[in-house]
Amino acid sequence: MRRPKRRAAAKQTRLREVDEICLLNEWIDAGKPLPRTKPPPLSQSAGPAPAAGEHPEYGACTLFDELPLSQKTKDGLRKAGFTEMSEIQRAALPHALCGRDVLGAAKTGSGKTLAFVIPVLEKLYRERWGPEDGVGCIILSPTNDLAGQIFEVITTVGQFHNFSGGAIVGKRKGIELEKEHVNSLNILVCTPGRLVQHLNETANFDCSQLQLLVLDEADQILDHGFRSQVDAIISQIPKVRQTLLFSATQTKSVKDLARVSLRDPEYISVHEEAKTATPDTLEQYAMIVPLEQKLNMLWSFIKRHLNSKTIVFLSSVKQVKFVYEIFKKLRPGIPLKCMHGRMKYEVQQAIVADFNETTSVLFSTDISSRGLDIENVDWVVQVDCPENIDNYIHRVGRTARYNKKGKSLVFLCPEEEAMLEKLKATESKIPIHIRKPKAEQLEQISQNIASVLVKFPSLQDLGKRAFVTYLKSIYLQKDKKVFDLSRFSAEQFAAYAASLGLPVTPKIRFISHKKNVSKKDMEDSDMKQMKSSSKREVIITPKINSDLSVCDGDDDILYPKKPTADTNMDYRLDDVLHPKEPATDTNVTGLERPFKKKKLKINVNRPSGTRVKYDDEGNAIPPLASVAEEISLEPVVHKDKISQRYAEMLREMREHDKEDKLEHKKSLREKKLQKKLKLKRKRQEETEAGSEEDSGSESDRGQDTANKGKKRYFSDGEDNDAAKDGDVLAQQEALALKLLSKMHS
Ligand SMILES: Nc1ncnc2c1ncn2[C@@H]1O[C@H](COP(=O)(O)OP(=O)(O)OP(=O)(O)O)[C@@H](O)[C@H]1O
Repeated sequence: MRRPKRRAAAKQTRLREVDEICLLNEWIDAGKPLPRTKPPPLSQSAGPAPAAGEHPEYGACTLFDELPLSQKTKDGLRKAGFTEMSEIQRAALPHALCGRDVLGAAKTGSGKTLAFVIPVLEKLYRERWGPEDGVGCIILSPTNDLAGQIFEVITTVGQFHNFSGGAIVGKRKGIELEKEHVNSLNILVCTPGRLVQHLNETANFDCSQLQLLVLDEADQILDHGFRSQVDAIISQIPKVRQTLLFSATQTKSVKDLARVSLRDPEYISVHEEAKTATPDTLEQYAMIVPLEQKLNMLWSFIKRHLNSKTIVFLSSVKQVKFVYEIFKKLRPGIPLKCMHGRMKYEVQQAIVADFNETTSVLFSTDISSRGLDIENVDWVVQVDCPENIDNYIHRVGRTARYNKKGKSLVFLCPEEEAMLEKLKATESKIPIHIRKPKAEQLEQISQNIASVLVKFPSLQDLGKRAFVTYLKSIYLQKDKKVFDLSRFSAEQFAAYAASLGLPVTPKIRFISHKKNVSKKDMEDSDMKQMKSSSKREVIITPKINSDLSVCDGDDDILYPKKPTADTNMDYRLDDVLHPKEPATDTNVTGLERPFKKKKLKINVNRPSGTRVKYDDEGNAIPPLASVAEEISLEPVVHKDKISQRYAEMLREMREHDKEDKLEHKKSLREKKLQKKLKLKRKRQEETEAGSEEDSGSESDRGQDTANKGKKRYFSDGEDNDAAKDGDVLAQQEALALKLLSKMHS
């Protein structure tokens, strides 16, 4: 009885939808904005109201409800609390809804996601797309996290639609299950790599009906890191489709855009005329911090902002792991979290969810630098210099999102001052202020870190690797005006290693495929990639501190006269505590270094397969000499640590010595006692024997036998008897000699 009713209701709904779609199609066509037009400023009043039955133009509207959208999408938007459009949404949605390709750029946190999610839902709805139609839209994102986040927005806004969709994220583990279902998904959100996997491996994977292709963070996806994958995707999807490209830092390269074959695209850059490239609600600071003071500065910052939600960016996974582990052991008084690309996707998701809820500090690699929408982040701290201006903009964009306030701080080494110049350049449009490090801000934690490393030796290994990967990341950077290892001295490397609590400066050895590899490449490329045979290799052996290598007279390594490393550290600390006036008009508080830099040369153009080493002056060492060098220059040693170790050894030796002496005295005393006892016993025996002789005992013979072989003590009387016996023996011998001589004669 019910069935026909249900069927009738479903038919009714279908008919309503068909009517709605007809109406929407007419409206979209009739009221579409002219190509290359922008919406009028908000202050300008809308045009005359449309006559009854006429479709209003939607190029100038400000509310989602005024757009030609399906009721289902409008309901979804309302339920999620979205009523008024942001600037990028106002500018992009009218063009995207009428089927044009869009290349959209707007500041971070300005609502670009909705600017492409709404056209996707609407297009598939108007095409009456269903599960049996297969893949209708592919959204590419550079990271799994961002893909997951986009999919969440789709499920929120599209909750009243009937599309099937999925975020293809995580590792290959569940790929078999994915292969079974991927063809029935209408909307796919994934990284380029995961999509290529399905294109190559999933039998019958079909996207021949694809309607839309979206690239979020388009500049990064079109960057050379994803080149081969994107090319593979483009070659396998239909040419006739709608393409939407969005990013806060948009690519303008014609070559890049030609690869995705945009059809007469609308270039929408809503903040092009804005005074700043970053959100207006963002306060930005930069601080010049010497390499070896960075961790102290970070610790001090965290301690002073215990009530702030902070994201800390570091340049490599190992650094993130190391700093997180160390700080966790030192307990700053605020929950700490860490996130990087080596974590499972589920773990990353849990961390982001947790970070969303709690006031804490999140240490992260650039995996979280793009797109991640975390609520109410107060501070973004960039401990390691960003790769370029775009990277800076995306990192700071994790705060001050959608009209909320936020602050950012970037630490730059004096050697990276060129980055500060770039940030301050007018064309960068970044209103950044220089902050001087203050004495009361700086807490020295190197000793505490060293103690933690002693207690947890596995962290020492992590520290070494963090040290090496940091220097490697600088070496691999393209922009040599900013990132140049040769600007750092061996002493700085040693001081940096000491600041990580390492007793010895690890040897630095770099291997690379190409001269210019981006940081992303470095992070993404596995070590196995770096191990292939056709690579070049550069080794930088840090110079041993000259004070340690010189040994004159009694200047012994055991008892160093001057712990040079400490002196340097103190000097620089003094600089931090009392910053000098800037030398240039750049208004930079450079913490000048007290020592002259010894530059290290890196010859990346030498013939492949050879290993070039350099002496202290940066000159290439002949191969054989370098072998000798290797033996002598192996690690840079911290003189103070050595003296400390030797002092400890000396103390231990003295203690052992004391113990040995006591032991020896004790054994001597025991021996003496035993001797005395023995003597006493003998005397007792003798007196007993004497008394028996006197009494004429019958057991004389037996007593003699018993005493045979034993030492005998003679009395005076006995001595005389023995002398007599000796005379008789001499006479007998003389007689025997006489007889013998007669016989021979
Ligand atoms: N029209 C709107 N009204 C209210 N909030 C909005 C609106 N549009 C977007 N938002 C909110 O603004 C925040 C930032 O949006 P979104 O993540 O889309 O920014 P984005 O421009 O993509 O940033 P990024 O460049 O960092 O990726 C989100 O929390 C989103 O929910």
